[in-house]
Amino acid sequence: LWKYELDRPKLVHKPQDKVRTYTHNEIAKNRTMYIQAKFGNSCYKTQVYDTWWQTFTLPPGLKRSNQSDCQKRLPNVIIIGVKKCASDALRDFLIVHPSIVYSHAPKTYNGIKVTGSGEAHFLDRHYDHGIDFYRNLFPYSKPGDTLLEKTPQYLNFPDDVPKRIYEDVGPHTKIIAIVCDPVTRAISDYVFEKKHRFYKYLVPNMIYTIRSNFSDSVTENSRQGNIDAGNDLINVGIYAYHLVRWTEYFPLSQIHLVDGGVFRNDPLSELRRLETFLGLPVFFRNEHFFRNPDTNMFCVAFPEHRCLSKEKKGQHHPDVDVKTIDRLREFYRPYDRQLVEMFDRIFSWMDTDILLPRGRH
Ligand SMILES: Nc1ncnc2c1ncn2[C@@H]1O[C@H](COP(=O)(O)OS(=O)(=O)O)[C@@H](OP(=O)(O)O)[C@H]1O
Repeated sequence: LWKYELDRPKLVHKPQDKVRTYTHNEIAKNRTMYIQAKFGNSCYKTQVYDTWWQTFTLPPGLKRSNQSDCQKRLPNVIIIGVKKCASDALRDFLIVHPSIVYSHAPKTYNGIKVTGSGEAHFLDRHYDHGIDFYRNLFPYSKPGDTLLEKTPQYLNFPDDVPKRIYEDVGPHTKIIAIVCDPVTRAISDYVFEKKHRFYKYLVPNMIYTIRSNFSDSVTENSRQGNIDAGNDLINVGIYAYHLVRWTEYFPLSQIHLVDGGVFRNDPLSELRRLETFLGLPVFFRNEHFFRNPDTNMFCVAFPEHRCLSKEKKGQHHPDVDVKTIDRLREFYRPYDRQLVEMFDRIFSWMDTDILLPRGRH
């Protein structure tokens, strides 16, 4: 199953100069040591990090330290998706790593409403404001810092986000997408859009058809009840189709897929892969996470307990009729197979015989 690890060319693991790896025991003994590891060499004064959120992020407006080489920079790692595949949890877990610099994008910048979610949305919604606008959304950082951005809508829209990243952010930008079962993802997206957003305001760059039940929403506009690939509930999950565009600009070795199904049950294994991909010192340990008994989902345990909002994660999914589920599985199968071929990895929601011709299984 983990053919991916055996066959892919090994990525060069080059830990950054001067970054010390702290063991869990060292950190557990002394929370201050963790703060020191994460922020001691940063562009901000460390003593202000006294709440859990400030411990991981650098809110704009914090007092800067006197460190040299601190500048506003563009990110060098971008999580481009996938919406409803645990992209928030992935970000929240990743930013605990001492080598990662992250900040929620401000709600407004220069009088312009940036985002309500902390996601920068520069490359899809705010591109016309220019690259300096984007740069200013990030905290000060130093050369060699791993500066992270996450906007899950980049994966699929608009078409030229990969080109924009390549040309404006840099050709060496590392790209991460967390992918998950596209059928469950579609249901999750349906529940979310119906409840939180769709009827309240129209979101630019998204084409959703939301009807009173899921099955009608994903089939209504097509003849004979076919799956409506034009509906973003479906379209977002056609991962291979979207990622092909990204490979026109970035080699596969620069694009890393996190398996959302594995991440859900064993976040450590996916985070270890990410450490390797990003060339970071090994940091994450099982003790950094715990399973929330209320939601059965993993949360951050270190240095303080932190779970994502129960209201938006772990939503109740409606029962969907078997016929629709079967149709959706049939619809996604060729794209899933293409994903396996591209990334040489069978993902957790797929049948292990996905590459066999139909009829031989
Ligand atoms: N550890 C952990 N914490 C929180 N959420 C988790 C986690 N693992 C998986 N999931 C599933 O992720 C779904 C939300 O995905 P996203 O965070 O990408 O949603 S969003 O696009 O930012 O709205 C959300 O989907 P729903 O179950 O439909 O709410 C979660 O089930």
